[in-house]
Amino acid sequence: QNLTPPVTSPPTAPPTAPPTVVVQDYNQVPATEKLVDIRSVNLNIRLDIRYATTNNFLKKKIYSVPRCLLRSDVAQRLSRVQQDLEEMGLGLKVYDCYRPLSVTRQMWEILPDTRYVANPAKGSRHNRGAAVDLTLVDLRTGAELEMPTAFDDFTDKAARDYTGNAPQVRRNSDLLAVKMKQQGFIPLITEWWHFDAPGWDKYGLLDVPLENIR
Ligand SMILES: C[C@@H](N)C(=O)N[C@H](C)C(=O)O
Ligand SMILES: [Zn+2]
Repeated sequence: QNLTPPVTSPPTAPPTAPPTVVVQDYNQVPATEKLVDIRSVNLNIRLDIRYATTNNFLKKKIYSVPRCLLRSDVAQRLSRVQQDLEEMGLGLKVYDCYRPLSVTRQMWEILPDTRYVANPAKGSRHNRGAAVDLTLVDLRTGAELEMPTAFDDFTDKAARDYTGNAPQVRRNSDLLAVKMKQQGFIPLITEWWHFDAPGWDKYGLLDVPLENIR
């Protein structure tokens, strides 16, 4: 008869979610965590800031200025992706960077689906200045490389594990993901264009309009 008591592992604490801190006063943000304009870091990254136009799923111009603002560390990482791609004759075109929390609330009213829009109760990594929506372009002509869908096409076809793409389309979206991952970015499974920056959880949620960031 075996009298050895069964080995039980100690109960593990549930994973703790990062605190949902909304920074009320941008002046209180430490200098090292301020948002920077990508144009002050790398002038070769192209911009097509869709929420500053009516060419977006809200069919409304949400931003008054077409700016790509990111935490400094995130902007530096993105710049390194651009430099890396340039060696292949390619570059980045950015659709969205920092996004105020109130804009995420507007999006959630239209599309309350966490596959495609972050729940504003938790906030988006865009609200932390630590996520970016983007695609690849030909460095010389600026022409977009063919990707699985258009930006913000909220269907299964936009998912990274969608298997129905033509081989070249698959290669293009995989190349974007590989180059972003090499600089630490984390791809979102449901949207080929969205990447979170490592350490996004150390930044608070912001609700400052883009035009107010100096
Ligand atoms: C709305 C879309 N462009 C996007 O960024 N979705 C993710 C999930 C987000 O809202 O953070
Ligand atoms: Zn995004």
